[in-house]
Amino acid sequence: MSLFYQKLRVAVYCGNLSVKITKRLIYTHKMSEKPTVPMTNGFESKTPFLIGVAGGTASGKSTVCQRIMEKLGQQHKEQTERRVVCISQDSFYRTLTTSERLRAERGQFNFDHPDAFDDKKLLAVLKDILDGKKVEVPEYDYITNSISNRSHTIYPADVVLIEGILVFYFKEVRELFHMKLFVDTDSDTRLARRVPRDIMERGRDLEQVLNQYMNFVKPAFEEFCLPTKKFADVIIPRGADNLVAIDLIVQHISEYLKQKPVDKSQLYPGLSTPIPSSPHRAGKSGRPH
Ligand SMILES: Nc1ncnc2c1ncn2[C@@H]1O[C@H](COP(=O)(O)OP(=O)(O)O)[C@@H](O)[C@H]1O
Ligand SMILES: O=c1ccn([C@@H]2O[C@H](COP(=O)(O)O)[C@@H](O)[C@H]2O)c(=O)[nH]1
Repeated sequence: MSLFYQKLRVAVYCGNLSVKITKRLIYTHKMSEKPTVPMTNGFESKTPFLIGVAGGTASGKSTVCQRIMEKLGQQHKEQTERRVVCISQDSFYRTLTTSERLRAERGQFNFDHPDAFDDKKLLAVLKDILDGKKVEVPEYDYITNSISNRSHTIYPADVVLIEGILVFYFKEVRELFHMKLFVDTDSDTRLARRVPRDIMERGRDLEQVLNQYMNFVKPAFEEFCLPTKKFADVIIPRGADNLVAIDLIVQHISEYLKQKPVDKSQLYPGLSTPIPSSPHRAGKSGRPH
């Protein structure tokens, strides 16, 4: 087996920073005579570079994605001009049955269990993205605990980030990623961030947030999310505060983008008028798109 395919773990230590980079992925999509992409996902190497971003609730997944987008100068671009886009796994929560909806309203539904997601739909959409297709991704409404009737058009891009608590849980989904990041923020910090966020942005009261956390969020994190950390190529301690790790990732994406110059206008030859840009952050949810 050539050096190219060897999975060499490189550990970068800086204070309490520990970033593990899988060498194989550094060269994925690069000038290699033997690209690893088809091995990873069965698609052509011209398909977008797909990055999964997992981590516990309120670990800073969306904030990390936003920082990456900002540093790559993508945040303020028109949707059709963006070379890097971001999608949230929350857009793939499944539709609840009537009794589940009633339980959800009482804070008694487990939104942190893999069964809460429509993983087949997530897989299908990711495959469409890898096929270079334009896709519609619905916006999730945390107030009504359901998919809203608003959606975002995700135009073909060079790099697509997918963030969510369980993006590495589903094997078929996990295997599509060319790079896997895990945002590793300690649980006290996460709870301290989740409480005000859920009260201010997701229409909850303190008792509801704490009950949900103790009954569902914490046990499900330990059972389903944390075990997926082992699949990560890069672990980002302290989330968006970790500027060194973010810069390393941005540098890697920039290198990839440099090798793949794209005139986006060629992707949409039929477009004579510009498409209006969507908000940078999707409504109150703060999910990046
Ligand atoms: N490094 C940070 N310092 C302070 N607050 C942060 C930091 N990262 C995220 N937050 C805040 O914590 C909350 C959860 O962050 P978010 O990025 O939405 O996490 P996730 O996407 O993992 O749920 C948000 O209110 C966000 O503004
Ligand atoms: O209707 C819902 C759907 C999800 N949640 C909670 O959201 C988090 C996942 O989002 P993060 O941004 O990663 O925190 C998950 O822990 C669910 O508990 C919800 O409360 N209600």
